[in-house]
Amino acid sequence: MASHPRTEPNILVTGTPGVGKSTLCKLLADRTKFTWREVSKLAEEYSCLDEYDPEYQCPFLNEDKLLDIMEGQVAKGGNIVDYHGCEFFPERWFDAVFVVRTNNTILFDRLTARGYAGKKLEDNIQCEIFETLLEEAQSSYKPEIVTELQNDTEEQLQKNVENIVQWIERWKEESM
Ligand SMILES: Nc1ncnc2c1ncn2[C@@H]1O[C@H](COP(=O)(O)OP(=O)(O)O)[C@@H](O)[C@H]1O
Repeated sequence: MASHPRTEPNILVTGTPGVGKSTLCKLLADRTKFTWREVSKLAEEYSCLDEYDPEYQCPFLNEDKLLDIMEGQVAKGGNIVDYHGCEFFPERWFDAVFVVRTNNTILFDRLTARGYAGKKLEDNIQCEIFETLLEEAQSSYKPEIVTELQNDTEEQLQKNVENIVQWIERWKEESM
């Protein structure tokens, strides 16, 4: 860590849609003054979305274009990157990867409230049941930097924010 060019860490927050990534990232960004980078929004903003994928009911992401844009943004550290995928980012970008998890019943209710139905709803629930994002994170990054965060309740949310804030403090102390 001491040899790292960054003076602040970069954090990746990933997980199935609806697990609470945005909610967590917003609170974290307020607390830490780190920059919250919502990859879905960046992709829209910088026209990195290609034609619509009828099977997954969402547009294809032009990953190479997006990575080129984000490379400069994350270079100095102090970023919280938020996305429901993690394997296409360069491993070297992140000092910690947090995989947000939610109980299936709760996730079902949250996604239904968001208007998800049919195949899109089923696919996302299955994604959580099969721990797809956890496996993706564990196979894309060093296991010791990947942490699961259970996020069913408000209490857990506050605890998760606290744990990440403390992790950042430790990282800074260790890299001084
Ligand atoms: N810990 C939590 N307890 C209760 N509701 C939550 C919690 N975290 C998120 N939510 C709610 O779940 C929904 C999905 O959260 P969101 O942050 O948009 O998820 P994501 O960014 O992963 O798609 C929102 O309505 C949000 O208010």
